[in-house]
Amino acid sequence: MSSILKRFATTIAAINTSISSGRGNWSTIVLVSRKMSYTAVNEPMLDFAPGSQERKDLEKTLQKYLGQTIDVPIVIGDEEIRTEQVRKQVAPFDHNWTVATFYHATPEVIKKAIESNMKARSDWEKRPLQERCNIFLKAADLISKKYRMDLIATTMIGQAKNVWQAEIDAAAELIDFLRFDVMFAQKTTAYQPLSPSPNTTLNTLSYRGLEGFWAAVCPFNFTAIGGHLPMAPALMGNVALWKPSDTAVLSNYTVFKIYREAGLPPGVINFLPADGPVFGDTVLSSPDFAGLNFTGSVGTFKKLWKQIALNLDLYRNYPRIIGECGGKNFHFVHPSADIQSISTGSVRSAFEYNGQKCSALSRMYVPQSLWPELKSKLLEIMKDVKMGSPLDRENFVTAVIDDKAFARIKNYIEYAKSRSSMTIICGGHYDDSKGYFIEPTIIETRDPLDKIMQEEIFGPIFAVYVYPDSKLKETIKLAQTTSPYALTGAIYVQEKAAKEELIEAFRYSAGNFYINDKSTGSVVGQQPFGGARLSGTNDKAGGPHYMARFTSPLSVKETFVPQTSWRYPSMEK
Ligand SMILES: NC(=O)c1ccc[n+]([C@@H]2O[C@H](COP(=O)([O-])OP(=O)(O)OC[C@H]3O[C@@H](n4cnc5c(N)ncnc54)[C@H](O)[C@@H]3O)[C@@H](O)[C@H]2O)c1
Ligand SMILES: N[C@@H](CCC=O)C(=O)O
Repeated sequence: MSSILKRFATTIAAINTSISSGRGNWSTIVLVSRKMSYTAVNEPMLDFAPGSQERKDLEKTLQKYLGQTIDVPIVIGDEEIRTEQVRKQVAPFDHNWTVATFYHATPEVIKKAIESNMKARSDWEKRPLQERCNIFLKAADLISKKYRMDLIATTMIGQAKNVWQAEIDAAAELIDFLRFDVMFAQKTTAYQPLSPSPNTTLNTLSYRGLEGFWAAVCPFNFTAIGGHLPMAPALMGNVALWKPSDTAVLSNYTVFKIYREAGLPPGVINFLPADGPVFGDTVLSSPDFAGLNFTGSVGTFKKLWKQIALNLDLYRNYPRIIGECGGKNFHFVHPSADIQSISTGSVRSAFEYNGQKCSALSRMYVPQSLWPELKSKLLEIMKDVKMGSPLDRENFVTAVIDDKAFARIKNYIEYAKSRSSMTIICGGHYDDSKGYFIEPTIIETRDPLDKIMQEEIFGPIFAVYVYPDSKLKETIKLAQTTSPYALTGAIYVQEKAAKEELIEAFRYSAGNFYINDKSTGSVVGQQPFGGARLSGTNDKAGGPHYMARFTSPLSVKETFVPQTSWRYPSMEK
């Protein structure tokens, strides 16, 4: 064997040794990732039909939590911490019931969590990707079987989701995020550059985690998003601080414990309930801050982005910023549309989980020719829509998340009542004596530019603008330009030519676009989710490009042949 080939063989042998030892250097990670090929499929949904085993299991699990208050600590490494800043998470449908007490981290505690992250980083980052994948695949299995009912129950009582919505979110979507992220992490790291003459030169890409920690700042409305925001960076070899929303602490803590049981080492993700601005100010002033994985409102995201910009000179790296925010999602109805689909799709989109999905229908454009029939269909459906506790299977609508949301949504209803340009055709009542209940409300507005057509309400309200059929083109333009958001949108249309025209017209009005289907209900792996314009950075969580945001690749060229001349061939005589 020539000396060059010997050297190449020695390199490969060294790599293989480190693979079999389960630990590795950058080359190990490169080669192991090439070997992996996990294929994710969507988690089947349980339907909780009367008499089903899952219904019995859930009833039993709910009994464990009913009337109870769970104590949720801050967790840094292996240490549980309880500060003097005690907070409560109440059941939104019964605010006398404190479902969890938890503790806000002080700036000192947050700094300690960053130190713990940074200690855990080096070991975690060097572990083979397969090892990290196995931990999160195990977590998916634990959620699918052993802890499914606990996650559904804590999401039902803490965030007021009915069983169907809790199953979609806390079980199916979270499991899908875990499994699809694993598949996409493997695909992302499978790419290796060309080595046209491998006997003389080997080119490799090593997929490193970022040199610092990620801040995962989570919303209340999806347990799956809470679990996903810190997990995705961790899977790619990063460490993260998990800041749950105050109104989703119980379910998020349940997920955190599952990750630890699945084998996540201490300190890789630290669980850190905290006051938003205290958390933001502390983490964004650390030189080790490397990335923000945020989902929440535009106001919070803009504030954080500006703060990062102001602190830029502090940081070791340019921080990565991912933010998925709100929407003012539309259904645009063409005169050729199928009325039955629009009415069922609109009720579901606007009112499932009380309009507290970022994708919820919030404004609808309907031609005059269809409105009388559509309106009567909508009102007919609404007669059957029940509101109440999520623990009662009959209820489609439950309570909104907290007193602040209740006050904000109520103000929109009062505003609509006060405008001569608006008519409330359904709902319009509210009551917070026991829980934060807002009746599902449909408003007809004659002013298409009113704030009710522009601002995110994030509650069970949608507004309808009825346009003259002769003004179709003008109304399309209006719908495109009325709101600064571009999250989800749907067109309802049967005519082929009109469909093409509408698709083209709304090309930049949504990140998730639906044709003859409602604006909610994206499924991981089927409709990668995220919005443009003010709705976010559109990194498509759960999609094939997301994992690339969490790696800082190292490109390595190794040459096995001694270089003997500094001259270019063109210089030779
Ligand atoms: N596009 C998406 O994928 C998506 C998904 C879910 C929710 N959302 C959006 O999220 C919003 C609802 O969630 P929310 O009410 O929890 O949002 P929010 O902006 O009020 O809070 C989000 C998180 O930010 C934290 N926070 C607030 N101020 C902070 C600060 N100064 N520094 C650091 N953290 C801070 C909060 O405590 C919370 O954990 C809606 O606008 C909804 O459309 C978007
Ligand atoms: N994935 C969800 C939206 C998540 C935001 O709240 C949907 O498509 O309805």
